[in-house]
Parts: sequence; structure tokens; C-alpha cells
Amino acid sequence: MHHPPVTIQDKQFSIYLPERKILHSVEIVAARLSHDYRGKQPLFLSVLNGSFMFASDLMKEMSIPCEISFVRLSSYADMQSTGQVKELIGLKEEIRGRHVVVVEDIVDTGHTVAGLLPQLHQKGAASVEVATLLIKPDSLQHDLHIKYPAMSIANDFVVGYGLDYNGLGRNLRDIYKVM
Ligand SMILES: O=P(O)(O)OC[C@H]1O[C@H](OP(=O)(O)OP(=O)(O)O)[C@H](O)[C@@H]1O
Ligand code: HPA
Repeated sequence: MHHPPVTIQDKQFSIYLPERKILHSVEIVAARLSHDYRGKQPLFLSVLNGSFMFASDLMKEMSIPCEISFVRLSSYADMQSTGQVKELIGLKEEIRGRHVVVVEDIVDTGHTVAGLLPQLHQKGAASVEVATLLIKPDSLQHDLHIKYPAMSIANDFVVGYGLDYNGLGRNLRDIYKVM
């Protein structure tokens, strides 16, 4: 299939990961999760907005009973630290005792996931792991163990399959990288 370059605002993007490769890697992660969480009825927490497409395809491939809920992260200034901590909002489910799988589209610097995991442990989760479509190992700034990465990529800015540039490009079926 031919994938011409895509222009979004001031940037041009070229094809990077075609849909069939994405879906194949999603199937593999779903098979691992279905195996590892048998009998545990995991709660998937899909972090909006970027993860909606990955979460949808991942859930379709799960072969065990599991639940999903969609959450957001709101930024606020944490006075105790230099950076920003993103607070978990919109969570209705009881986390205590649950086996939680955080679903992300991308772990880039790792700031988002590093801020989220302690909040889930604080709420009494029985276990917390991360499933992410993409991880950029060369960009990671935290000592994080990401157990379920679908694909590792170089430190390039990417769009498509839920990932955006200034809110655009999420609808693309394939993933493109900036030229
Ligand atoms: O590892 P990090 O450097 O923290 O980057 C990863 C985060 O950045 C993106 O979210 P963003 O805040 O852009 O929101 P979005 O999901 O609505 O696009 C992405 O969805 C991850 O949540
Ligand atoms: N693309 C889109 N959104 C992102 C990225 C990226 O490469 N890294 C973190 N959020």
C-alpha cells in the first residue's frame, strides 16, 4: 500500500509504522496479557486522549474477562517538586485490590507514567503494570519498568493511530514520523 507524506500544520510526516504492523504488535501484547492475567479480571485504565485507538484494538484481542475505564490526567503545579505532577481525574472504579493495567499510546520521557503509578499504588491496587503501544528508550528519563510495550521506537516525533500533533493526526490509521 502506498503511503504518501502527510502535512499537519507546519510539519511534514512520512510513513513509519503501517497499520498491519501496528495491529500485529497489538495482538502479541494482548496474547501476553491474556496469558499473564488469567483468573485475575484485570482493570485496564486507558489514559486519554492518545490511547483510545490502542485501547480499543487491545481490548478486542483480549481472550479473558477484563474491564476498561477511561481516565484523564490534569496538570497542576506540585509545590514540593520542581516539575509538574499530573493528577488522575475521572476515575470511578474502586482500585483497591484490583490488578490494574495502565494503557498508554506512548511512553516518551516517562514523566506521565512516573507520576501516575504512585497514585494507583496509593489507592491500594493489588498490582500495577503498563501496556504502551510505543516506547522511546532513548528519551526515557525515569527508572521505569514497562512490562508490556508493543513497539520500541527511536527518538522521533510521531503522529497517527491516536497520537497527535497539536490535536491533529489522531485519525490516521498508520503512524508517521516527522521529516
Ligand atoms: O512519557 P511522556 O513524555 O510523559 O509522554 C507521554 C504522554 O504524552 C502524551 O499525552 P499528552 O499529554 O500529549 O495528551 P494526549 O494523550 O491527550 O495527547 C501521551 O498520550 C502520553 O500520555
Ligand atoms: N507524538 C505525539 N505525542 C507524543 C509524543 C510523540 O512522539 N511523545 C509524547 N507525546
